[in-house]
Amino acid sequence: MKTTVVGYPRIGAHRELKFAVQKYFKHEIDATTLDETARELRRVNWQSLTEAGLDQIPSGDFSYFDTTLDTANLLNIVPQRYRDLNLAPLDEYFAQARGYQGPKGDVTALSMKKWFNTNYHYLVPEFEDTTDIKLVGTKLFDEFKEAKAQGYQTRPTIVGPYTLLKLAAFNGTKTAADYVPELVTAYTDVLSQLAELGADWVQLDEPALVKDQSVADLALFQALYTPLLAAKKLLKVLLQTYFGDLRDSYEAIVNQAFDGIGLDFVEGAQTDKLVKTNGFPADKVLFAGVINGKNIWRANYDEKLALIKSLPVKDDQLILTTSCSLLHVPYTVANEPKLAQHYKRYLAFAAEKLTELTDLKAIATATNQAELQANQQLFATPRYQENEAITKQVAALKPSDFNREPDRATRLKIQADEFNLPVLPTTTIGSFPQTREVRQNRAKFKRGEITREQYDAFNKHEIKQWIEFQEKIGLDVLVHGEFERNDMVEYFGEKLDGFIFTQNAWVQSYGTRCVKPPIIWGDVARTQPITVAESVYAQSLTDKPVKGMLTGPVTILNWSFTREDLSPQESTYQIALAIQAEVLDLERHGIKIIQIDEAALRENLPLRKTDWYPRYLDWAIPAFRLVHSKVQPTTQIHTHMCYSEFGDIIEAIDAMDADVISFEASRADLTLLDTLQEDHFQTHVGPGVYDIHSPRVPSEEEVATTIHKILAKLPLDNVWINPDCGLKTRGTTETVASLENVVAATKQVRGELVHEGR
Ligand SMILES: Nc1nc2c(c(=O)[nH]1)N[C@@H](CNc1ccc(C(=O)N[C@@H](CCC(=O)N[C@@H](CCC(=O)N[C@@H](CCC(=O)O)C(=O)O)C(=O)O)C(=O)O)cc1)CN2
Ligand code: MET
Ligand SMILES: [Zn+2]
Repeated sequence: MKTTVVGYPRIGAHRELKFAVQKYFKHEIDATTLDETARELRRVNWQSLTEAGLDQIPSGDFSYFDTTLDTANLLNIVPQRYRDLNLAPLDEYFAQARGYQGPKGDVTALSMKKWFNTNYHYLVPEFEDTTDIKLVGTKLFDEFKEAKAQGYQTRPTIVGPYTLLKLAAFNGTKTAADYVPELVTAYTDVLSQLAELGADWVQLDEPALVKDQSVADLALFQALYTPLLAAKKLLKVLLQTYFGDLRDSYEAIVNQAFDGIGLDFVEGAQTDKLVKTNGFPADKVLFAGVINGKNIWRANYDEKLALIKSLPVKDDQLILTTSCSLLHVPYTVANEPKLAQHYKRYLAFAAEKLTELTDLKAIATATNQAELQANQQLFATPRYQENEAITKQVAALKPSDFNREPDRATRLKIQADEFNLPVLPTTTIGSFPQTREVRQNRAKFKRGEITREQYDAFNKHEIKQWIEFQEKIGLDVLVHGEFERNDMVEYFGEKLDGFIFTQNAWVQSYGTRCVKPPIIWGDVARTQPITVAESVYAQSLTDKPVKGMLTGPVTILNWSFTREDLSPQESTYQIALAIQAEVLDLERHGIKIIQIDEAALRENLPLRKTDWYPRYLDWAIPAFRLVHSKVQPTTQIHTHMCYSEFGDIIEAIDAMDADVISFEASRADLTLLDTLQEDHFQTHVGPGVYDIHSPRVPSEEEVATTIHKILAKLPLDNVWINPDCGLKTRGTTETVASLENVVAATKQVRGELVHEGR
């Protein structure tokens, strides 16, 4: 029996990579200095994994931005518009990730999407008709050699060809199948080169296999792997899957010439059954993903050992591993000195999961009984105390609690009179730049260097300035800017009962952006107002409506580390009741428009369609309805979702029964508009008119063109104009310029409409 992990976090235990890359973006350091930071982080990771006692360790899981982009670029999949910039390789790479606007040209970034059902985002590889797939990159080999020079024999990992094709966008006339021969050659070359360098294993990540597989999908998989595996020589190939099970493809996959197969025994509901009913080939290695790579709780050793012992494989055929890459959890509990031991003993971040793996191996091979006893004791002690008032309240919910009256059409008429907004009302999604000053103000307050009054006074000053700016440029519905929030989920957690917090438990969300998810420890309850003071203050400064700004229950749940003893539905309903109380409090305080963000609603959708309604939408949509069901008809409820790939659940989105929804459409090419049109989407809608994840400023003409595209598909009276997400990650200058262009473009289009008599 051996141990390994699918992948390890790369941002650094104190986000060293994030800070270095951001400095590079600001031209404060050069590529060489950035490379030194990266090398050091890789060295530390390999050393930690080796010292923890793992038998195999990965390489290639490091990335400056995203490993899917790395894999695409390794294989020469770089759209022509980035090549035309003639930038240095690292800058061409970042241009794809973030867009480029400068002396060499002006291009938007690649589309960015959620990595399966996680809060990590990948960059969508773009295949053009002229794309010439071949092995051109060296990153994978360089990192293997770098490790080797330090004495570490690693297992290089890249995204496999099937998942690469399934995630890609095809911009020309060719389809996925057209690229198969070139891809097979390119991956064959990767394997040959790794073999030459002395690698004994390569890991190809194929999480796309856990989604519903059609006959055509499986044919594509075989078309890629049959020739690839036939061509491989000395190197052993690990097919690594995660985030689910292989119920549609298990037979086909175990019959292929892989040397190892990585299966997820945590999230893969049927993995155990598949392995036991179909068996596992004696000539392959089973990489058994038994340790949860997504959550932060200690594993129950008795349960894990029972599973390990029941697997139908010989001891030398078994490698214990994580259910997915540890990218999705923070580095180490050791960096949480302020957290009480009472909580900490239940937590296992990435480093602690390494110990769990080696413990399990040691116990299974019957030496380390002390570790087993300590773990048994931990699980024998009761952990939680029930908040009975809350659990009773959830149990007493009745159908009318989920239903807002009157119906939306009636409400929207009442609201039109109430607000008297112009056609194409303009607004933003909530946050304004979290500048260095805003973050430092909070850091100083947290360190006790300034008082609560000083902290609040600074934020009030920010609110005031930004309200003045919004009035000046002529936005119609204003926001306070969210300066008091570290993060839209962590902030709510801090104000609610039932959560605990970490100081350093950062997880990468995309590129240099990280989150520090709060931990749901017990039953959730609202004990104090959360957002009322800031909203009321902002509203006092203007006659225009200021939108209240809340995070919705599904998003709070999904971007927190959740309990294992309570169903997601139950937890979400607890949170929904807390947010409902906040909605009603805002309403009582004169806030007439309230946005309830459900940014993560789509991300949590089960990967298999058969699970969508019974396992998720049947409670997630009601949870949102519960939050706003009790407001007055005159109160306008907005919601917001990012990266909205929700063409196929559009009815469920409409059934949330919000009055207005804003979402991202610009970076996904506005194709969603067709669906909205065809399905007669009733919710009024603000499809974002520009991409806020890039520092690039959209011109007035560009925004006007986008508005025209929207009006070609949607009824004029239903459309709102807004950026596609909050502006917290943007700088002040680009934010001001972009919003001025958005308002100017809207006024331009309104003028044309008057002219046409509409
Ligand atoms: N949870 C969550 N998931 C999400 C999103 C989101 O907003 N939240 N948005 C979507 C995109 N993902 C995103 C994820 C993170 C960020 C983001 O801006 N993160 C910030 C951190 C935000 C934060 O928690 N800030 C804290 C801590 C900031 C900090 O680093 N402070 C310094 C000190 C201050 C300084 O000198 O800068 C320190 O502690 O060392 C605060 O403001 O209090 C970052 O990576 O930089 C944006 C988008 C999808 N998923
Ligand atoms: C990730 S969705 C963000 C919504 C939030 N209201 C903001 O503007 O930042
Ligand atoms: Zn968003």
